[in-house]
Amino acid sequence: MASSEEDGGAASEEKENNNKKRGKGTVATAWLAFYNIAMTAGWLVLAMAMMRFYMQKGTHKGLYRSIARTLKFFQTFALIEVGHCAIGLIRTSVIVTGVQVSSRIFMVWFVTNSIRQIQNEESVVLFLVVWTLTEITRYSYYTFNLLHHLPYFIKWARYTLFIILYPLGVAGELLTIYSALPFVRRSGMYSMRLPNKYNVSFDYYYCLVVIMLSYIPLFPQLFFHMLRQRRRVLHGEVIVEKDD
Ligand SMILES: CCCCCCCCCCCCC[C@@H](O)CC(=O)SCCNC(=O)CCNC(=O)[C@H](O)C(C)(C)COP(=O)(O)OP(=O)(O)OC[C@H]1O[C@@H](n2cnc3c(N)ncnc32)[C@H](O)[C@@H]1OP(=O)(O)O
Repeated sequence: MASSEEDGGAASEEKENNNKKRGKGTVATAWLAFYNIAMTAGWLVLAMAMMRFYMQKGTHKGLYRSIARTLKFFQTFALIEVGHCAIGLIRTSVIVTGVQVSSRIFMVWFVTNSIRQIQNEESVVLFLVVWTLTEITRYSYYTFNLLHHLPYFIKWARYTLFIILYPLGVAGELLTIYSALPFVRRSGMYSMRLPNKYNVSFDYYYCLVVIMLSYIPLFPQLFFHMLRQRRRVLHGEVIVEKDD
């Protein structure tokens, strides 16, 4: 017991020293703690709002509209994470975080929020539930980790649940974009046809098709990144990361 406490003490001292070496001072740690607590709370509020809606209405129809404002706020707020990486506050690739955050923001603003006709699709509920479970686990992991009081099951959940949740989330997102295609084609939304005064043509329908195809090379990169993180954190493997 004493030895595990000593080990814990030594580990947190080492982490503290590493943070100092990386220049993560008290102000930065306080900001990250505030950010992670706020995000955990935000996603918990979303989880409770979704459960309450379903229990009261007994259907998923209307669920997106009822939580849209909170979802847009907290998912957009996650853009700050790209800034955290860019200024070196956290040791994560700007590219990996940028792809993850921008794809989520795109899903929220330019797909689900823009196309009313798809908001009641089951696939929307699928990615909403998956994102919510993921983010409650992820932000609470960061918070407890920063406070040096990390329960093992949260650490395990952070680096294990994604094995199922990531493919499910991707399935929900792709099915949602797919169901949006006919409406986008019919309405011509966000598209510019020639001739126009800018002499530029843009077809949002094909843009969505390209985005769907881009999941093929990009999703495995994110998934394998998480598998590497899992091996490092849960099994203590030393991973040599390439700098951006
Ligand atoms: C404009 C149109 C773009 C269209 C692009 C289309 C392409 C789309 C392909 C992508 C598909 C994505 C689909 C996705 O949206 C579906 C889902 O998310 S489903 C749900 C399951 N998902 C997940 O589990 C992933 C969740 N996301 C993440 O985990 C991160 O965003 C990710 C960047 C992927 C990985 O995180 P990270 O590299 O940061 O790993 P770690 O969490 O292990 O952290 C590394 C170290 O940094 C410290 N850290 C990170 N963040 C914080 C923080 N906020 N506060 C404090 N510390 C932080 C962390 O503790 C680690 O430090 P240490 O090594 O010292 O322990």
